[in-house]
Amino acid sequence: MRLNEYADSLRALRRSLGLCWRAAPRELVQLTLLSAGMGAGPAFTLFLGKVVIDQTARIAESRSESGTLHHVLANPVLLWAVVGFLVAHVVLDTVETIQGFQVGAFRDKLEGSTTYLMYDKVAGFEDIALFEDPERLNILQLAEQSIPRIHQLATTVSNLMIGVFVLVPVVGLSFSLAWWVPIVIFATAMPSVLVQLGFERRAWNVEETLAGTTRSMRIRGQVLTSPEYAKEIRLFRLQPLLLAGWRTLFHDTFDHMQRVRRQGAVRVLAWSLVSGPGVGIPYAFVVLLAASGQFSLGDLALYAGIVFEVRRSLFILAGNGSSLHEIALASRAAFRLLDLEPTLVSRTPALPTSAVVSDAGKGLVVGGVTFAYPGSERPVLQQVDLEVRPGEMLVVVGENGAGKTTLAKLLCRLYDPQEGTITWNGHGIRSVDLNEWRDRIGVVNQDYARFPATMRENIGYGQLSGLDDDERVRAAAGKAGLLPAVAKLPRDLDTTLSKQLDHGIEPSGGQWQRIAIARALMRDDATEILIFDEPTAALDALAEHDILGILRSMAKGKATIVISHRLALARDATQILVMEHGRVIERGTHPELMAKSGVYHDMFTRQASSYVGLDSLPATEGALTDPRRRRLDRSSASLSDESSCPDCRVREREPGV
Ligand SMILES: Nc1ncnc2c1ncn2[C@@H]1O[C@H](COP(=O)(O)OP(=O)(O)OP(=O)(O)O)[C@@H](O)[C@H]1O
Repeated sequence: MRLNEYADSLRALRRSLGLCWRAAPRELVQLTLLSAGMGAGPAFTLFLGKVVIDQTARIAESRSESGTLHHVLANPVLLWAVVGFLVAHVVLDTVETIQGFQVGAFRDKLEGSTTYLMYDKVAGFEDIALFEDPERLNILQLAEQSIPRIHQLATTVSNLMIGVFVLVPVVGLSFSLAWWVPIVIFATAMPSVLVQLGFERRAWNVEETLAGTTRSMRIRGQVLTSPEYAKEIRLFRLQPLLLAGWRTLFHDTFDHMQRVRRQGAVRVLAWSLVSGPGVGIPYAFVVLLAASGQFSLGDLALYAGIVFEVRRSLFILAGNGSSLHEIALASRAAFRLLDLEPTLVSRTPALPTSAVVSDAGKGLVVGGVTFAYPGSERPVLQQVDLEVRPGEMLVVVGENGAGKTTLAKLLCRLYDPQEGTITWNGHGIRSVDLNEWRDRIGVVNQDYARFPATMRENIGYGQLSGLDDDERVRAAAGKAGLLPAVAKLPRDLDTTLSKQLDHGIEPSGGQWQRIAIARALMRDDATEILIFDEPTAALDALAEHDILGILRSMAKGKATIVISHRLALARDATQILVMEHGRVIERGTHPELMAKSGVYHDMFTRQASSYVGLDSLPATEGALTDPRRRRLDRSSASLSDESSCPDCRVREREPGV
């Protein structure tokens, strides 16, 4: 188990170093050279220091009438050593400064390339399980946490190189003192290095275990700082509750980490007491040799310095080695994300255009579809069948949580069902190119995106080829009834729609909904299938009436699926599906379902009654004795008979309005 873990970390480390190399090869080579220079510095300056001390001692012993300065000037070895010593320090300072700049450049390049790699990977997921499945969300979060650690590789690698370049010459010199000196220093320093590595492993294990908690902490933080929650948080005075929740989670994670840190610190400290004698013994040995006259004062300074340099470089290596270990552990999460395979696979064959398909009239056929979300056993859809031919409109209704939006997600292939098939003109949608499939679909989602971008982009994203085509964007905006709003914008189509960006404005809820519709309209010519999931939920009654007209004209000739609680479009439907707990429990046209007096009948009459004040009335037969109810049901039964109640024409035709 432990071995596997180490092998895993080593693999991650190798890949991380590969990332470094690919991100900034030039900087890495330059850093190696600079580190070599910096690493050689201590041994070189210690040696020059020894020469200066020995020569100075010699002059001090033989001082005569001619004076000190004369002796110094007459000693070229001393002069060159002093000059070399000073130049070496200036050079080392310069190299250190340049090295700092290079580490910065290396880190920035590494940051750019790893972050891009992550974004690219996430963007490449064609399904949305990555954002909805807790297990995958944990991987995503740990990967995000690991990115700053991977960036530390820049400093760590550079420090390690310095450590190595310092260690090699000083170990060589310490061997010349006595063969056992480097061995004693190594042997006594090793335990604290290993303890440090063990601590990093435990700390990262805790972080992995706490990934779910840190995610909820982050989400709570986002709730407190994001504008979409700001109003309700203040109106319901939720701040203390949210803050308290955040603090509790923080203390939980902090306490966990602190326990591990405390244990780590005690062990590292205990073992560093062992490494003390490891330096003390060689140091005492050098002092004894100097006292016995076998070593000059210069040797004493040189070897004492070397003993401490060996220990210092070992600790540089140990400290950065443990950072490297931590980076290796953390970067496993990043590679787990990078290795994650999308569950949804796009096949290469192009989707044949309807014009060339023999089964062109078959349209969209869903057969026996059963689906459970990733990580859940519970089927959200069970044995769902439906058919929508070009020119037909299918309206899907049902209570909250019945599975309507999930069905729309499957039709857009944001997930694949576990059972059953979805075909378009006889072709299984899993066997064709995903992008081509999605290009055929125009969607207005229930939770449509509000891109922090310009009005032009918010509309033009619907068909990228038309993004810069002013006429097309305006035409889509016009059809969605947005032109009056666009005319009032300070920078016309180029106004940014986000209060959080400079000069941005915030459209109203209804305007955002029209923008989502305009986006779908951008690709109107290319689409063969339309999916409207609660397309008018944010609109006022008049606007809804207006938009329903647009949707009806968009739907002409296309296979259209409308998901809506409001039954305004139900009477336009070629077929209505009533869903409950993921199953289709009723299907038929509006008159058929009304005649059936089942769930749909109940929904329709209850909904209509709430618009004409019949809330308290039962929706079934008994109510037919009530004159108001009679009128309502008559209007439901004869839909085109607008003349029966001209004043309430809109209401009777569209009970959702
Ligand atoms: N990402 C998800 N992971 C797990 N379960 C989910 C996910 N999204 C939805 N569900 C569950 O699937 C069921 C169907 O949800 P869905 O959103 O499809 O219902 P709906 O009929 O569209 O509801 P509404 O009318 O409220 O929009 C619900 O029980 C919901 O909790």
